[in-house]
Amino acid sequence: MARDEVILAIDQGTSSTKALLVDRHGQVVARASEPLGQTQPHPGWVEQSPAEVWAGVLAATRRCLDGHDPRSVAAVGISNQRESMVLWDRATGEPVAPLLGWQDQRTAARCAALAAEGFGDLVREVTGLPLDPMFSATKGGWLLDHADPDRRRSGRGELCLGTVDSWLLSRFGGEHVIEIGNAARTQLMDVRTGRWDPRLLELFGIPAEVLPRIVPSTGPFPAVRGLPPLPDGVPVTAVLGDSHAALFAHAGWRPGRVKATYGTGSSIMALSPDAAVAGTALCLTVAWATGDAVAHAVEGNIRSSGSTLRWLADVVGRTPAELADLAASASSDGVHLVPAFGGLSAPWWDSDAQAVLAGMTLGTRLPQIARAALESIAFQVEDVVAAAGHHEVLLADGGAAANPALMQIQADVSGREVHQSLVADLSALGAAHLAGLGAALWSRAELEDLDRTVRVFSPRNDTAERRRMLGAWHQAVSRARSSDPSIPGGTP
Ligand SMILES: O=P(O)(O)OC[C@H](O)CO
Repeated sequence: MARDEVILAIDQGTSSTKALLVDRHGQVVARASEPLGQTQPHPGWVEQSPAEVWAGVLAATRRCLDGHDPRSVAAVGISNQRESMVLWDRATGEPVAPLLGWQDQRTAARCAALAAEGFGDLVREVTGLPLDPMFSATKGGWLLDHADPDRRRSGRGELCLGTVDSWLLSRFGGEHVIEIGNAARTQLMDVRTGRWDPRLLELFGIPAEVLPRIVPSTGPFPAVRGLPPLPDGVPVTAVLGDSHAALFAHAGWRPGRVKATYGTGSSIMALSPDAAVAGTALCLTVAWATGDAVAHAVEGNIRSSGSTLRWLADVVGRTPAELADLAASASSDGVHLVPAFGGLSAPWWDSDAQAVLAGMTLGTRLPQIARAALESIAFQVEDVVAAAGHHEVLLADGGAAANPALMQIQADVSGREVHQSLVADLSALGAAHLAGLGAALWSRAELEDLDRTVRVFSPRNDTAERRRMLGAWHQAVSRARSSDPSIPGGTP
């Protein structure tokens, strides 16, 4: 392998597509980003254009490689937004419907009906996931109901259904495939066997003929074709869901580590060596598979973290950065904001919970509320981290993780070290790290030493103080929660 060879990593996310060139030391030598739009044609619906998704990949790749020799790219790694669904015509490769985004809630009633019919336990047992419109299965059913109601074309294999990784790989031609971690988030795969489950395909109305073949995160995938200025034939040696890729970039396989990505919402994920789920509070998923070696993970998603500050900033006519500054030096003075906008997800799974601002007095001012908003991010993350088992180190990345005040609050409420990543774009980097292994740019041992610079935040309080803080937070959470006794989850 020549010393100047690089990996091209593509991170196809919800709001943008990023492309990175990563050298053999794990250093990013070029990056480009292309924004991606979405539409909400009805309340709760979230759509994107599959063609625009692909155009963003083309544009980001071209700009990233500007000034670099495309022949130096040894391999491509892809990370992608998960759960979103695309339906296309196998013969023409043209989409037959918009992409249904992972935030799309149009199948909420369908999920509720299936739960009422008693299918929740089967779905959770087989897939490790709660019945929820976020996952792909009901989205796939909805797309087929509209494009092929009698499933005649589907049964003849004329249509292809896939997640975003499948869609991007289909642009290269070749076999219809899906990476196993992405497949694990469709709610159609048996999370323990790594195969489509026939009972679930029937339940969700998805003929097997429309589905891709499930392959490990290391492939084999179709090689690059039609992604200029890359020459055709460059191998794709890694594909990962974005949250999984971030865990890989953190070297999350080391024991005692759990990662949190602080974005619009937050994703908390840790490897689960025994593939055990923590009750019903978290999801079980496949983190990645390298060849036959499958690594399972537990994951919890929080709907509102960075978006809580954005919401408050809009309400009070400030910017999120101004609020973060106010919050950094303030005390919440007993004020709690429980941002249950649209309910609470992990670990509570209470879709009827309502957002609550609690503990105010006549002396409460904006700094206290801003502080409560910031603390709500850390408290929610800690609730999921606690449900994920015993971990000494919390690995932090994502936009809001750049805020040192939040990282210190996180260490204080968690009672564990927080390692704030000082390296950006971890999802793309994770895909690059795995792709570089496949391309022999580095060995397994060298992978351990790639750049993962962190700033460490240690807890500054004692156990009693931490318990008091968490107790007060959980009181506020109980005010936000609905009284529906059938809610799964319970105390983390
Ligand atoms: O593209 P992001 O960063 O919003 O991530 C989307 C997640 O994969 C959804 O599960």
